[in-house]
Amino acid sequence: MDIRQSIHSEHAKTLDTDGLRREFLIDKIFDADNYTLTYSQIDRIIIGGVMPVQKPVTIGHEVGKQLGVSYFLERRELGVINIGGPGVIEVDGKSWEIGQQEALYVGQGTQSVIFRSSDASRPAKFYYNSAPAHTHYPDKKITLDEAVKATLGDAATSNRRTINKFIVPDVLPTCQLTMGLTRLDDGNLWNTMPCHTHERRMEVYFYFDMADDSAVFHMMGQPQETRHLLVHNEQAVISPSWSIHAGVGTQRYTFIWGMVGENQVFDDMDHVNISALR
Ligand SMILES: O=C(O)C(=O)C[C@H](O)C(=O)CO
Ligand SMILES: [Zn+2]
Repeated sequence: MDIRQSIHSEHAKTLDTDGLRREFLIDKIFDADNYTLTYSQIDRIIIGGVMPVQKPVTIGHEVGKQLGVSYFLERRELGVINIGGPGVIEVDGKSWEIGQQEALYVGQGTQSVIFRSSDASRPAKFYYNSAPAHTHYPDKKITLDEAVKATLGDAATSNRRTINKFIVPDVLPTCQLTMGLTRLDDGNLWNTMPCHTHERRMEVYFYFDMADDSAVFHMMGQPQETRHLLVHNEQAVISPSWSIHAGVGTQRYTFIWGMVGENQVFDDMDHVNISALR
């Protein structure tokens, strides 16, 4: 388990490139026939990927032990979005077929979650976020069609994109987790600009669908103390409440955002004028 401590903005602004990457970047989300797990002490979100190829993979009881409980989801909820080939997630004996860009919500109290790929030559890649949860809400599969859509931006400002809100209150109830997938239109490079912070939630961005020779310059930091992280394909960035989160790619890309914290109001953002950024 990779544990990341909470971090004060006054400390973060003193860090060099390596220090920023150590605190905020998750550089490997997928590992064949295994799962990855990063535990952030910020709102206690867990971030990771599950990539079954030749065999099923489960986030097993050893993780429960590390969390001080009997099993992983004893006091947690789970959101999963598949960015790979078709797969199956077996939740306490019930099988859910989850195709590319489909999501599954798994409620608190679930004892067994087993991930499988349907075709080893095109393995599923299950990206997940998990958050502390106080009650069980029903498991639910969400297709891309069922996600709530918002198309924003303009080709003239290179930020035409569609936000697909998969795990949000308009689609299903959860304790605190929200997740979605934002796809940039061809030729568009900027996400989330003008940018925002949200004092009442933290967020994680997971970038994928990127060419090998491309990168995203992910903008972070307080609005008047910005820094950047160079992010490559299938890497994620932890964004504390005090940090902006936005990015510009050398080519188009897609990303998954996930949030936990005080509320689930998507628009509860503290917007920052571009002219105020430093
Ligand atoms: O492109 C965007 O704009 C986003 O996807 C914004 C994220 O959803 C976000 O930061 C929500 O707080
Ligand atoms: Zn945000």
